[in-house]
Amino acid sequence: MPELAQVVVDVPTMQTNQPYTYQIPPKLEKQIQVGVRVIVPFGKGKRTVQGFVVAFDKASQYEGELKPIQAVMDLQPVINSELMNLSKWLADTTYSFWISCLYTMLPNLLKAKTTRIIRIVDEVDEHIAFDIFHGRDELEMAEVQDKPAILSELFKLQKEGKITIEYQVEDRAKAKTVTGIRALLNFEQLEDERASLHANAHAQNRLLSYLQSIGSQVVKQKDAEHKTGLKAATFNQGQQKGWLEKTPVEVYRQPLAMQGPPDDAHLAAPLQLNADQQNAVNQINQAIDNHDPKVFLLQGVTGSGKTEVYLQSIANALHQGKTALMLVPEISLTPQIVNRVRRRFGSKVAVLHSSLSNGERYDEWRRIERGEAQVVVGARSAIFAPLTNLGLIILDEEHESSYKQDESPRYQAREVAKWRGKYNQAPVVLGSATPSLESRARAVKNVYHLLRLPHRVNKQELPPIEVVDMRDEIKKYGESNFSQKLLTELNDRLQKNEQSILMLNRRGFSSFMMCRDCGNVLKCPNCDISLTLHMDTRTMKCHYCGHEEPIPRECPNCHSHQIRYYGTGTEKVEQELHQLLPQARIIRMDVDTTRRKGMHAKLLRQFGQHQADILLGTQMIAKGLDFPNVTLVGVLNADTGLGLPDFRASERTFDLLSQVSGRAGRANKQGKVIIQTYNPDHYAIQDAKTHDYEKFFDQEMMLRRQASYPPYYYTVRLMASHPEEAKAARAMADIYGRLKQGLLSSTVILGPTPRAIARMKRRYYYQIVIKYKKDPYLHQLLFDILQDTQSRGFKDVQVSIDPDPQYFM
Ligand SMILES: Nc1ncnc2c1ncn2[C@@H]1O[C@H](COP(=O)(O)OP(=O)(O)OP(=O)(O)O)[C@@H](O)[C@H]1O
Ligand SMILES: [Zn+2]
Ligand SMILES: [Zn+2]
Repeated sequence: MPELAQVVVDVPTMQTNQPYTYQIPPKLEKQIQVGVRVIVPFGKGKRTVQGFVVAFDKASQYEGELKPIQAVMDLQPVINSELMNLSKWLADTTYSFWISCLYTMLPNLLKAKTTRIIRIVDEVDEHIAFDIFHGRDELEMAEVQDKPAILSELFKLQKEGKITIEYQVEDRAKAKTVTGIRALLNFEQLEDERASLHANAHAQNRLLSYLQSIGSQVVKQKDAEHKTGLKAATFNQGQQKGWLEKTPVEVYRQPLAMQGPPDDAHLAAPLQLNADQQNAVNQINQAIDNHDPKVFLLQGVTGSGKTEVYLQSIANALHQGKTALMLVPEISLTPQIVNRVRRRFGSKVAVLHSSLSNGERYDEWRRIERGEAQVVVGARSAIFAPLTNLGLIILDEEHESSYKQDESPRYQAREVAKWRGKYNQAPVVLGSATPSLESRARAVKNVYHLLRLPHRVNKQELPPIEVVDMRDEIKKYGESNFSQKLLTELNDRLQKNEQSILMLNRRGFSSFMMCRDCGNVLKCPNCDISLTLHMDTRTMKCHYCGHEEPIPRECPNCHSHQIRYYGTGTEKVEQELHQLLPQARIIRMDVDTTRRKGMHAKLLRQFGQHQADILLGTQMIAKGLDFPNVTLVGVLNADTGLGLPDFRASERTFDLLSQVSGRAGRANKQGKVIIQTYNPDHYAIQDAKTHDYEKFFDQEMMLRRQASYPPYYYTVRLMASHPEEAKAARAMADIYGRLKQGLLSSTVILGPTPRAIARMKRRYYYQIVIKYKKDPYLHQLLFDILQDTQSRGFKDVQVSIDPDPQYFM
């Protein structure tokens, strides 16, 4: 029996990255496991904190009195052994607190200090029902968490599946249960009831037969209505007559993206693969079968059938008795892709993404953890899904910068995927039409294994792209968002009853709320910058201090209701389009029109059903959409992102143009693309025009080499802040001195410079960017610096470190 436990406590300082040792009191011996959360005393006085048990230890190694663990929060581990290992690696490679990494892996409900409810879900002994649950069917964990005798009974019951633990959320009652029915009479008694019915009471007759057929089961009333074709009123009559009772039935909340036919009876069959797809699937399957943690780079042009390759590889992993994880970037992709995965794998699929409510997320997490779901589709943080026995990990659109988390822990999901691949001896597939330079460069060096799908499934050429110089247009025709060429083509599609997609590129523009009456812009109370609208959480967030507030309904300044979202300009473009093409039916898709939950999917569905001729939107329409009737794509302003002070600006522009162009001509009709720009000669635009990834790659690699940027060099960014500018600058100067002295001379140190937005949350920021190829001193030195800045000498200075930053603003 272990006598001591190592606990990582919820006190985020670098020192607490070392676990603390606590005594395991004999009464908690059976409950303490690695990966459970516990309450422990910490520091002076009566203060207690939450922590995770990360290891066991022997008492003999320690002298003196150790404090005992006070209570245990979970009956079984919430962090399994793989994720425990991963959390340690994550803390180390992202320079973050171990405790933050552990919390990052859990669904929100397990992070917050929510109420835990233990609920009886099966028959239990009378003694338990009365002595522990006092005749109720639920119990708060807090009432018993320091009562070891009861805990150990509960522990047994949980193993037997007789109780569950739930986390109380506000919408629990509303969302968690539906009305169920159960027969109150046995077969014969129901038969007797039938005898006393009027001959014409057909509905009640049918209800009786149905009740006879379900025996003692509890059935959801909705299902019963569906099965019998009877109305709710008939069930109410049955209830009044004492034939049945109504009782709540627990259901998993169905994530929005999963709604639709939930049964496994009508799954879609795999498609017949073409030769390139077959080759890719074969190689991936071989790696799955051989437990080979290879990394594949699946480079396939838009519409080449990458998704089908993913699906058939997932099928193989499942066939081998393994599980599979598929990441897609952010919500914009999910409706179509999630549906495709679900149609193939049905109820085996769990979905994790940011627009789920906390309750839905927790339900999905629990299905995964219990092994009820074997395929997980999700956005970035789904990389921590508690799947065991992983056989395959896929990252679709691997080049997307949203795979990097831009707050602590600053992890890159691609790297986490590779770690889990190695741990599970499972291959990782990185898919893209426009791989990141980093990934493609690794494929060139055979670190990754390159698989290619060079042709579209429909055997059509990629759509021809025409670049329109907007400088000429404006000279000739005056100010407009639409060139003559684009208008002609749009008109032509209207005649032919075909559809078009128009994208307004808003890269580099922030999105803010402004009052139309008084001009008031919603600003952060702490920083000199406007709040940004976040659709996933439906809040206004400050990007710099994390301040968050609900989207306002009225202007806080003048109380006008004319408060509008600005930033995309799509509304104005839509108005102009209405004037130019009055007969066209337009669906506008931007943060404004997709604000309500479910609208995103709904608008796409409408467009798919040809309820509109033109889909006008921001970047959110560039990726993943697969509409056969779309034959024209227009980009209204290709170059807004090119001017940003960021070495990845060209790469992002090229990616975006390639992605959006790929939406045209995906089925049997020829597509066409028009790109409007003020920089027609820029290589990112020229190479996108000729669909020439290779040429772009070569050119961009050359520039990166000249400037010593990734993939030739790695980068790390350090940021220091202080309420007084001079102190932030001073701290950065000190750090600069230590870096200069401690690092190799081949390592480049840029800065210190004030950050582009120099004051945030009433603090001034300075940054340093380090570029290096290989520097054996760097890792330890950065940790030392972090550690030291938390000591007295650096009073009030906050330092953070961002490995491989995606943005440099
Ligand atoms: N082997 C096949 N036979 C017939 N149709 C296929 C085949 N593979 C894929 N398709 C169809 O071709 C279309 C394009 O495929 P898919 O969406 O998988 O391409 P993709 O490479 O993922 O595209 P993108 O990167 O542009 O999103 C889809 O409608 C898909 O159902
Ligand atoms: Zn702020
Ligand atoms: Zn106002």
